[in-house]
Amino acid sequence: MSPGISKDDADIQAIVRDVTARINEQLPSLIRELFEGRFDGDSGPLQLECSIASANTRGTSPRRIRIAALGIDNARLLSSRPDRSQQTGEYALTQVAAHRNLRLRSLPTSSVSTEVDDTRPSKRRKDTGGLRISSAAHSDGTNSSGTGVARRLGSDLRVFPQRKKRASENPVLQPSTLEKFISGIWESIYSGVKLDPSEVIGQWQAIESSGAPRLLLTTDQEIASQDDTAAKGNFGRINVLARKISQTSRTCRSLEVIVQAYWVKCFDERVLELTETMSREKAKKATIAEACVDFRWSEKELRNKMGVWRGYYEIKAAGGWAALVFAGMGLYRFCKYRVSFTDDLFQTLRLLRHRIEVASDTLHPRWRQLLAIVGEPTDPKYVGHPHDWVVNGPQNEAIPLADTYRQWDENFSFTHLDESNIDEDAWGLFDPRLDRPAPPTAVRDLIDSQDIYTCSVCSAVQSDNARVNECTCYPALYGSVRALAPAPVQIYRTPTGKNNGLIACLQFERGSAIGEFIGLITSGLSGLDVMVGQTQRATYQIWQGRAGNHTRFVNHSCAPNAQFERFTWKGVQRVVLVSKGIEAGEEITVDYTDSYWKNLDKECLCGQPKCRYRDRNPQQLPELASLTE
Ligand SMILES: C[S@@+](CC[C@H](N)C(=O)[O-])C[C@H]1O[C@@H](n2cnc3c(N)ncnc32)[C@H](O)[C@@H]1O
Repeated sequence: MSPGISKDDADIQAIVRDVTARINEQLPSLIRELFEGRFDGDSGPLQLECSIASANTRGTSPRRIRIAALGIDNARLLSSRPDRSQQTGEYALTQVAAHRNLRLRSLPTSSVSTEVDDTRPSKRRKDTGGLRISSAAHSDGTNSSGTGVARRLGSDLRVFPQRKKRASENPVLQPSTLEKFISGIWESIYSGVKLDPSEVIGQWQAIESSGAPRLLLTTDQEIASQDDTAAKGNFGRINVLARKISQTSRTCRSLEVIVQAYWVKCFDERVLELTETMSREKAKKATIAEACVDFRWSEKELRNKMGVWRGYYEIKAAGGWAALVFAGMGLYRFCKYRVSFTDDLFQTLRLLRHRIEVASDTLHPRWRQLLAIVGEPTDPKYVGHPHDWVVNGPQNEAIPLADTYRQWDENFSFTHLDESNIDEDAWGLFDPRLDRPAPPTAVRDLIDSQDIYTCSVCSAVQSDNARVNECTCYPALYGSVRALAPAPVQIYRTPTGKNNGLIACLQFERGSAIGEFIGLITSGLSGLDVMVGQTQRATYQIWQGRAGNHTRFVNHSCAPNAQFERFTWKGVQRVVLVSKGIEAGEEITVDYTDSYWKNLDKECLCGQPKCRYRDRNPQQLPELASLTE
């Protein structure tokens, strides 16, 4: 949500954007039908009307509010109907307003009425964990002159998540074609798809000279030793083969669109070459004729294909090769019907270009090898961990993470962790997150081997083995195959002076996990930002200053869209960052709570209309603190 805009206003704006996008999509084809004569002069006067009607009428006639109506002079329409042979098939009537933050779905205001009012100072804000800082330089390098009294960013005790209302009570506008297209790119980047030319070669080599696929002939022992399948026998073998073939087919499809987009560039160059000796129109015709001979296609066939391929070329020109290669399954239809080929599409792709490249280069380090097929450079532009890069830097380029902290710490470095590390100096071999006394080793081995942990929330069995696990509280983090997948988030340069923040590439449903708060499990730190955790046996700190994961970069907002939750996985307490409903393109924020801000003379830059810590008078700070103790 933009600073200074209330939630109601933001919802209204989102609905307006979505409705506009839908009208933009559908109106051209309706107008085209008018031009094509499906409505003739005998249909009487035509009127284009826009109204809102209640869906749930319980047997009564629907309530309808007319918003606007436009009379269409069909005499003029008929006379202005162009010769069908001259129609280009492209009618972009209006453009959707450019928006940096794509919203895949916008909920009407009523649908968010179950939200807790986060702006009330309330005892409910008491928390279990805390991010504490003191007067010393912050771990993130950002400056503050705190008093050294602990401030904490809390994992919340509020009952959460509340279930979404049923669809019928909670009408949700469908995402526009453009939004679906963009989310298709992110989905394939963050999916298990592996784009690698060696996959294609591998499949051909895996066919025996007899013609039988080698994989189906492998023995059970061989296939089990490859550690590639959960199932035994033929089912396991066909699972692996089917997965590899999907992978191969996806790679081939990427090669195909690369070549077709490149073909358009070569076509244009050939036309230019011929215009030296003939008119442009003739040059184009001659080039098409040459291509028809080589393709062995009729001119009509070639022209149809060319329209689609030009779409690929335009997407590549605005969003780069990665945007084209990772476009989802809808790419062909998207380019064939061109309903969203507006300035908005190209502006959005230009803005996202480096973000898409950071994610694809770091998560799929070999994807650029595919470009070798047309002789384009194959070296990755962005190397390392996806979160070694901060997106939306100057000119929308990405900048190395360390550079964004240099002004505070010359030698800043950050290690990306998948799991928290225990600080042995503080805790020895003991994990203070164990939520009850550790059982004797023999019993622990039995628990581990039998997977008899049960979830304290849903009472289901918890196991790291996806076949045994029944707990689905946070499938993105624990107990499922997807638990290993990276979260679709990026570290980005905030435009409001908060240094870095975390941005969502895809929507996070309310109640879904964005990541575990991972760092060094320690104790006794002061002068640094830490999360405080507590079990029946110990109070510990999680410090993320120099090692951790993406949750390290979540900023505070007085109207947050996420919160920290305590959760126990296999007997070990975790702190999980949970969505309260986040749209693609939104900054992910939590409420650090009053205990964090109380003695901090820093201003909150969250920009929310009901911001609690803006324009603070340092003299009043103790008062503010006592309010919330
Ligand atoms: C956990 S870090 C968050 C990431 C941080 N922005 C960075 O660039 O590393 C917490 C620090 O971010 C800054 N911060 C977070 N939310 C803020 C807000 N709403 N207003 C001002 N500063 C904020 C403060 O400097 C705070 O100490």
